Amino acid sequence: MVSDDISWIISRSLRRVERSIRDANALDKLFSDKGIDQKGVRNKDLFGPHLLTSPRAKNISDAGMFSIGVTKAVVDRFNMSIQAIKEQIRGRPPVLDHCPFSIAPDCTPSMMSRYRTIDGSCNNIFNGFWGASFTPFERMLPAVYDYFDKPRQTSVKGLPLPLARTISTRFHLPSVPANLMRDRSHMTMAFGQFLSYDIQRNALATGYDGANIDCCTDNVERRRHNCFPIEIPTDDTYYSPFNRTCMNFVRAFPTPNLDCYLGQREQLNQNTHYIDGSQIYGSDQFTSDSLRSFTGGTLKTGLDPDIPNMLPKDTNNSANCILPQLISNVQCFMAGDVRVNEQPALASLHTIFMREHNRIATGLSALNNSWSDQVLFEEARKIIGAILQHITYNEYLPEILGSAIMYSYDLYPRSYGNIHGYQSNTNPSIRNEFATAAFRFGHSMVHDSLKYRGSSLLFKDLFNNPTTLYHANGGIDGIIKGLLDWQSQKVDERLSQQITRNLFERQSGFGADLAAINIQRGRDHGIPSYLSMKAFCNVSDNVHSPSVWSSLKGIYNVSEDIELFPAGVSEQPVTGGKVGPTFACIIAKQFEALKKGDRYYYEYFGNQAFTPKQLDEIRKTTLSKVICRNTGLHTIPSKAFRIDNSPYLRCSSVSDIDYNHWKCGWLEWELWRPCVNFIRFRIRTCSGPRPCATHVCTGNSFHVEMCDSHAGVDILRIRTNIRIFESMLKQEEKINGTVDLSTAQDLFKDVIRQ
Ligand code: HEM
Ligand SMILES: [Ca+2]
Repeated sequence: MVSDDISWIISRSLRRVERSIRDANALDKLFSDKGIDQKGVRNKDLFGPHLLTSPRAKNISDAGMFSIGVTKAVVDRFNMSIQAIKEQIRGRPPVLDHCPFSIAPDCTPSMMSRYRTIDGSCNNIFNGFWGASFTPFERMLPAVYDYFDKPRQTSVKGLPLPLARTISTRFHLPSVPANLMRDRSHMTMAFGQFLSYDIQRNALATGYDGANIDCCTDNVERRRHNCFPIEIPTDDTYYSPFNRTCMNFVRAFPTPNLDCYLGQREQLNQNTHYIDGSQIYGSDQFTSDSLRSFTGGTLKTGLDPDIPNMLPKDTNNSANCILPQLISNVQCFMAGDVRVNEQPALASLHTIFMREHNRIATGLSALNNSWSDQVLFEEARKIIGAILQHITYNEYLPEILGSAIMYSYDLYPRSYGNIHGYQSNTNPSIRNEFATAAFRFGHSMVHDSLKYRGSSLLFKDLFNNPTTLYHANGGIDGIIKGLLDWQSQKVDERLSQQITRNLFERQSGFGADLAAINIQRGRDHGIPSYLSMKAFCNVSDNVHSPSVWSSLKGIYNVSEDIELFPAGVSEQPVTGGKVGPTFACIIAKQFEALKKGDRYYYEYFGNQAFTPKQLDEIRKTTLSKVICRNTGLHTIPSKAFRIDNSPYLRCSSVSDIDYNHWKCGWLEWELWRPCVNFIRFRIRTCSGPRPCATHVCTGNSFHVEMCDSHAGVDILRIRTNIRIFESMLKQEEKINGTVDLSTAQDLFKDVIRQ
């Protein structure tokens, strides 16, 4: 009987995994002692900001190893599916003593809270871990690894898959000017990356004490368990002259499932999965606190008087940026996501949203001087989260998916009022197929260079290099203007050589290839094949041009082996959108889950809700307006993602958010409504009491007067001053004059109906 043997199998495999973790750690230490693995960047090969993995992920990865080890032992022994075994042993305590997810967060305080937690926990009251930082990616389909959790390297026919670098050189040809997207700005690329770093940050394996693992050392032991180097063929026309046969690549740390029980190898998202501005504020309390000034609800800014209002500086250069030796004040920046310095367009968007936060906090404090730093910070953060969601669902996604898909997944925001729609049984978490393939479509939109103050700067000179942003006359403005003035590359199989040869390059010939990395990452994560995902999405045949499909077939030989990133990115786009139908389906499903599964989605009713008037203000926001409000630019396109025919926006005419709708207590009276049936009235609304400190008011208040109307002109007949509180005439506060209340109410009802 399975359950009789199982305890023994489990305890034996736990001991075995313990031993292998000890051995692996010892090996990591040895490599670090020998100086092979080093903290910080070296001049060769790929050591970009994606490798700045948090130490917390390392601890979770040990639990991941236990979960995988036990599962493997049990499945091997009983030759049953994981699900069948789970059913046999239901009710037993979890395998892992040190499961990172065994103690569910206490969600009682969050039930009534207006604000998201910093780490995303308790957004879902019943599943407090859903969408929280440091939890696993979900999947659309089960993972497909080689033997158990080994990266997929074998064709369905048993032969080795083509090398990732070979697929890159043969299929992901260099993008050329003729491939430019006619109608989408380079800002579409930049915002896509900014959004993507809000919702996902994979945890790439690190070595001893956080050192970068070098999987390309000549040492015979180079294939450590987290190494999965990208082999460079000897006939590689670009890399071979530099004698390179290996591109560094480490696997993502494993994590157990949320139930910490038996399961496949899963990967960890270090950021909150929700669209909540975590790239600005951080995904854990420590990071968030380190970014705040703790006065007036604002975030810290750099202290350089020559270039004010920049992000705070990373004075220790913990992100290993390239800093000019001679100019001492040029440093990289700190933000809620460590990848902020990857390239200046990303850092510029970070800066603009940090400024927008500080502007909003200041605007709110001017109106509510009793609000503490904490309330101001949280209210401003709540508004920024809403603005990011509004730009995403209202402006960005329609440009990528087209309107038919937006409608069919109910992704468009409404134009007024709050909506119902939260589904507590929807898991919002980022799906592995989305993070590892579909949303990387943006890599194909990357141009060779950024346009900057009249010149073009190649990306290879911009990676991890903040110098352009330190321009006294607006480095940020220069980069942003360039993004608005220039097109993106088309979403297709072609990628810029700046990222397929020169990614994070510090020495000629020693850059990395992002197309190969995407493919290799898909294998590392066990991403199902393209045809499986296409079938999952019910996509019909012929979504590639014949030449593209035959090129894929020629490279892979077996259609079932064709992988999701190359085949997905090269599909012909859906009507009105920029990605093909399989990626569109994966992206739409993900953003549907991020909307339905986010209790704090900005349009929803509930304890956390914005008032309809506040929502009006948020819905007026566009990316262009945010840019206008936070740069020195004068005239920019009104649609930041469009490059053709977008009318221009004069920044001086862009109004600020009307903070009156965030004022505690009664808002201003609205205008008198016309006189009807000898009655006229006006309304004011209470914007409190939350987050106001005291209970100042509730609902609406009506002010009713008797009136007469002659030739369309309203004249006052009797001043009555009837004020009726608590929505719709339930209770009367004060009556002056001669009208008795029941008569007024009767008449007033008629007025309301008109
Ligand atoms: C110059 C621009 C960009 C550079 C240099 C860049 C670079 C990278 C690198 C090095 C990785 C890690 C790859 C790995 O090890 O698996 C990555 C991941 C990713 N990139 Fe980009 N990228 C850029 C633009 C974009 C854009 C425009 C998008 C989307 C519209 C995007 C979406 C993603 C996503 C979704 C991931 C996976 C993130 C994760 O799970 O941690 N990137 N990118
Ligand atoms: Ca987030």
